[in-house]
Amino acid sequence: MSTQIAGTRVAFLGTGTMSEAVLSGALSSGLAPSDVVATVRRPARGEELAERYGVGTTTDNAAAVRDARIVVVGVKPKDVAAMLDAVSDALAPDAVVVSVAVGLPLSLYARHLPAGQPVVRTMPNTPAQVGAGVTAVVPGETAGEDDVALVEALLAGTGRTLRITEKEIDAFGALAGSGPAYVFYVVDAMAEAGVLLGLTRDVARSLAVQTVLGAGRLLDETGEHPAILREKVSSPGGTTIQALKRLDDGGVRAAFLTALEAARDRSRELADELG
Ligand SMILES: NC(=O)C1=CN([C@@H]2O[C@H](COP(=O)(O)OP(=O)(O)OC[C@H]3O[C@@H](n4cnc5c(N)ncnc54)[C@H](O)[C@@H]3O)[C@@H](O)[C@H]2O)C=CC1
Ligand SMILES: O=C(O)[C@@H]1CCC=N1
Repeated sequence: MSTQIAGTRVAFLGTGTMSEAVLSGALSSGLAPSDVVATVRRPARGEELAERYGVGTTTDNAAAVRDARIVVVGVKPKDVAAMLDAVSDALAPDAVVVSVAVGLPLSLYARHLPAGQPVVRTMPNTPAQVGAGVTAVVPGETAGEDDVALVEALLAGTGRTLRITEKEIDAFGALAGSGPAYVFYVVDAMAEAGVLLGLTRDVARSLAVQTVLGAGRLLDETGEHPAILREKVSSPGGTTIQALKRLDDGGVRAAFLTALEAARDRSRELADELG
């Protein structure tokens, strides 16, 4: 039987955008709100999370980890080491520390945690909030198969998970971790173009959103290569090929290649600066 998350106590340390998305997805797959404590810097943010999800909240990170079997560290990369130092003495020896931070290697966690503390490095993305995310899972050397399965059970309601090696995670982050931002950028640009053509803002935005949603589902459900699906839309002598030519003239494909390289390189820089 697959590992279930129900009954597991989970602490989220620093509950901003990404941790809230993971929390929201996890609650939909059996994690009980009463088993969750989410830490915040501002009490008003705690009240917001308590009202929205029914979880416990606190500003005391060390107190939050005391009974936790899973501890998700959701602060910005520059704040991770200080957070680990603050909670390290309060962790149960079997608590699995889950990293979501871009760039930071497992070795940083090992340096700031008690010897043997299980750690799992992940790279989620924000569609986790609606159960449509994809998360990379890299088991640390100290994490047993039970620990990794438990983290995967936590992530089950957030979408898909994929075990990869630590060498691959910077590329994964550049594509899937940051990827939703590229799609939102394209949707915004398409909607603006619709306004240029005379549509109202509301109509233009809803057409752009529905088109991206539909195209994503078509890709997923048919399993067809995107180039084939693109060909099926661009009829010879038709309209779409005219638009695609302008995208090529504008260097959009090449820009994607250099954009992902830049995101990947920034993860490596963060590892050099902070790791
Ligand atoms: N936003 C995204 O799409 C993704 C983010 N990540 C990673 O997730 C992590 C968090 O990023 P975001 O959620 O975007 O940032 P965020 O700024 O929204 O969340 C960080 C939260 O931590 C809180 N915090 C900071 N210090 C704290 C402390 N001492 N005690 C309690 N709370 C504290 C902040 O108040 C904030 O709410 C980063 O390490 C990032 O690399 C990974 C994949 C995607
Ligand atoms: O931009 C960032 O640093 C984070 C990591 C991946 C997505 N957002």
